[in-house]
Amino acid sequence: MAGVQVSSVSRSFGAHKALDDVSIDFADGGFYALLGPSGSGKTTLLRQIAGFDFPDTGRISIGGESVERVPVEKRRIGMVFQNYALFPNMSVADNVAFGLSVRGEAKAVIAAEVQRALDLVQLGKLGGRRPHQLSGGQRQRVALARAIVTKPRVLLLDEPLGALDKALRVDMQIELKRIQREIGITTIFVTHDQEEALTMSDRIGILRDGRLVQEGPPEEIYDRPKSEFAATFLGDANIFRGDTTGNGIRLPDGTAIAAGAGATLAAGAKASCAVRPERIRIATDAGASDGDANTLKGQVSKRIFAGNNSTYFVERDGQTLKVIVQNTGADRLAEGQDVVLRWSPESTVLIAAN
Ligand SMILES: Nc1ncnc2c1ncn2[C@@H]1O[C@H](COP(=O)(O)OP(=O)(O)OP(=O)(O)O)[C@@H](O)[C@H]1O
Repeated sequence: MAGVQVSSVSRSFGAHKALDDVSIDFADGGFYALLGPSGSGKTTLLRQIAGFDFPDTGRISIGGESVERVPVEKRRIGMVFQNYALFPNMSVADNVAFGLSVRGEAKAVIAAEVQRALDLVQLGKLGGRRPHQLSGGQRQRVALARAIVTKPRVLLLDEPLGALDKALRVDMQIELKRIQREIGITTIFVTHDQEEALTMSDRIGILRDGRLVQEGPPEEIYDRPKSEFAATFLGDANIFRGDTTGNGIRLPDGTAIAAGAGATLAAGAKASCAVRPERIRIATDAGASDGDANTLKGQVSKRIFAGNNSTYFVERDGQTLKVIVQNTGADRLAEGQDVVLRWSPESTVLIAAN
């Protein structure tokens, strides 16, 4: 096993900078998700780590060894892609055995290792089947077994669950996490799916236009986004813009919004505050505030019922705010109703204008 260090890596295609001075430390044994919009550089970064492509500048090391000029076959990396490309005319076991056979391992060793890998992905009894006799989820497990059978130092996964339907995808998320824990392999996982990134990974890196905009544990990125982009890309956020008051902002109409303790910016500059929709409480009266310092009045324009919760859209000074409320059986608010929104400074993240 090994950690991966990416230091100041840049890669351009013509005039386009696909990766722009990216540095990330992937800890040994960790599960890391790379998240970002289409074209942000996720696959390009994975390809640099795998050795399919080389950086223009910067360094990459695996297990402390510099690899930025080492070819893919010498990096001891396992990879799984969305289109996992199994050999259709080979049995499941032969597909999994492929990497070991190429290395010239003894037949008995190969058979034992293949069986162990298939057991790990819970396909121990299906080694004799052909890929077309398997479900999509089972084929994806074969691809995973094939990637780990050679005992790679790092596992790279590029949207491996993208082709699966929602229910199967959730099953495979749990399965993948279990396997990763069991073998303790450093795993770097590219996904479009923010929920997948939040639930599966120890750390998340968010890329935008080839730059790493924020990285850290899922809770930290969700609770303390450093930019409007991170706040709205990972989860939903209400963004208020105004002038900083030091530890909050003043909206154009003069209303003050206070941010949590420790948040300070030079007073007078432009800044934003981000508030998650589930952190805001909505009521029809302006009664006791329960110590919540932030209060705004608005009018419900729409309610979307989603079973266990409802989203209210609230109009306020030309801005539409989102509030998510658990459905507890309490009275629902009607469209057109005047409401008061309240939330605490601790639920408010102060973000410098960028
Ligand atoms: N071989 C290449 N030649 C030219 N441009 C490339 C090449 N590979 C990637 N790019 C460009 O680099 C940018 C980053 O691409 P990349 O595939 O890394 O994005 P991504 O974040 O993985 O996107 P997606 O989520 O759509 O897969 C894109 O603008 C892409 O068009």
